[in-house]
Amino acid sequence: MKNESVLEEIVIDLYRNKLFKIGEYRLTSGKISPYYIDLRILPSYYDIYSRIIDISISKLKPLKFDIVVGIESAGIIHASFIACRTRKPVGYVRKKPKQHGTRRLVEGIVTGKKVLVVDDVATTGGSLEHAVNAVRSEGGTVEKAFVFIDRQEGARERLRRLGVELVSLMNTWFIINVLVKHRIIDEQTYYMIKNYLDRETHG
Ligand SMILES: O=P(O)(O)OC[C@H]1O[C@H](OP(=O)(O)OP(=O)(O)O)[C@H](O)[C@@H]1O
Ligand SMILES: O=C(O)c1cc(=O)[nH]c(=O)[nH]1
Repeated sequence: MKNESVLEEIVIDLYRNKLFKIGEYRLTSGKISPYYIDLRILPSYYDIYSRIIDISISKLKPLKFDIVVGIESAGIIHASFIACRTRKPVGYVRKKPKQHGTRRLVEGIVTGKKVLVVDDVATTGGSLEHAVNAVRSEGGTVEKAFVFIDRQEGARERLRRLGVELVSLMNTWFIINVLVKHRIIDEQTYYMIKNYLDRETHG
């Protein structure tokens, strides 16, 4: 099966299992969104998760990196699976430095290493930028970041300005087109999300 049809099936499964939710949600940036992608519970659906990890591994194959670094919290588990499958070490970046003990922001040895930063979803790219800066301040190099889903709300451009390429499996545009094509969402829902996307992408 071609990657595109594997991804289409994954999108349908994400929707059917309520990992892609329609409704009003507040995002980490404070924005209100008409949909939400909840990939924190994705590893509980091992059948879907294993297909996502398989396709991610094939997408990441050409990339060169020494260590996979996840972003607290959703990114940590995905970074761990990717690291295990690519036989690389793994670490993570905290949202804030630990307030006691080591007071670290970055957990894992990144100094002098080529780091692949991993998260589940990119929206504004604020979380990715925080991780890239944290890794760089410890002497690591970051050229690529990987997410399963790019919500197309500025992350790609924000990372480009930092000299980092955002690699993703799919984006919101792909998702809503698959869902409307298979008549899983109606046209009203499609246009509600499309209008939000147009505003957030170009506005
Ligand atoms: O591109 P951004 O605008 O930064 O948004 C994306 C971030 O938001 C979510 O994390 P959240 O802040 O909800 O934290 P969590 O993973 O700990 O639940 C998601 O897992 C990304 O890390
Ligand atoms: O921007 C966010 O906070 C965000 C959006 C989304 O769809 N899913 C998620 O986990 N976080």
